[in-house]
Amino acid sequence: MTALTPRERFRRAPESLLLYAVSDDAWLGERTLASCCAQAVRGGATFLQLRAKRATTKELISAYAEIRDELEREGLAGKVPFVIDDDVEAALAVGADGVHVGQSDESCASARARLGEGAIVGVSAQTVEQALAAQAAGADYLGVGALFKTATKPEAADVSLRTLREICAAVSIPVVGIGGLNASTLASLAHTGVHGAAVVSAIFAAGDIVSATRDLRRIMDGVDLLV
Ligand SMILES: Cc1ncc(COP(=O)(O)OP(=O)(O)O)c(N)n1
Ligand SMILES: Cc1ncsc1CCOP(=O)(O)O
Repeated sequence: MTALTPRERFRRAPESLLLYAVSDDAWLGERTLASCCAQAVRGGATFLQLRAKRATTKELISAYAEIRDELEREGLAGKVPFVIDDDVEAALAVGADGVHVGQSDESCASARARLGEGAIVGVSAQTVEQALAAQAAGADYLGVGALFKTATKPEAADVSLRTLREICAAVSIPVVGIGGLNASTLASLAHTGVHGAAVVSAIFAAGDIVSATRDLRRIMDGVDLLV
């Protein structure tokens, strides 16, 4: 029997978007990015993305390998999908589960062509038109935001909860909200149609990442996502 590809696994379990941890090395202190990512998964994150805006492709390749090794050491390997932000080259080099691309990055169609049918390709969308185009180009899921102002990406365009609802209604692929999502704002995702929340600072800026992620996961387990 052949093993399922990351994309096939994801299609069978889109609920893996429930609490999507988007990593950031801005708040490491004495910690390593690999240990922070492992703590997020231990705390209940259901999806992981390596996002390091200042890193070169070579650095991303090393970081991905280090995180994968740490997950393995902690018995967490393969527990959640693990994709790379923006850099298709790095994703190809390490055999990542997939990639997440924004509107000004390599196109979804190109990422799909280079990574193949077995990889997960996520795309950022801020409008219904972008969402429909990404779906048509073969995206597996959409990241929609910024829903709330955030210091993590102050320049991110605002996306209203109303537009989020319209996007969820317009596409058949799953959607995660992103931007300013934390313990105080997660409840706003109720009844929008999203499959989950993508979170950077509320996980990676926390002093105790396991505990912060556990709290967010408990909240997400209780949010009624049905429309
Ligand atoms: C899940 C998810 N959604 C949206 C984004 C934003 O991606 P992008 O538009 O490429 O912006 P940067 O992350 O590169 O600043 C994301 N990374 N993940
Ligand atoms: C990458 C990205 N894209 C839109 S908002 C955002 C940052 C979200 O970070 P945070 O969860 O800390 O608000």
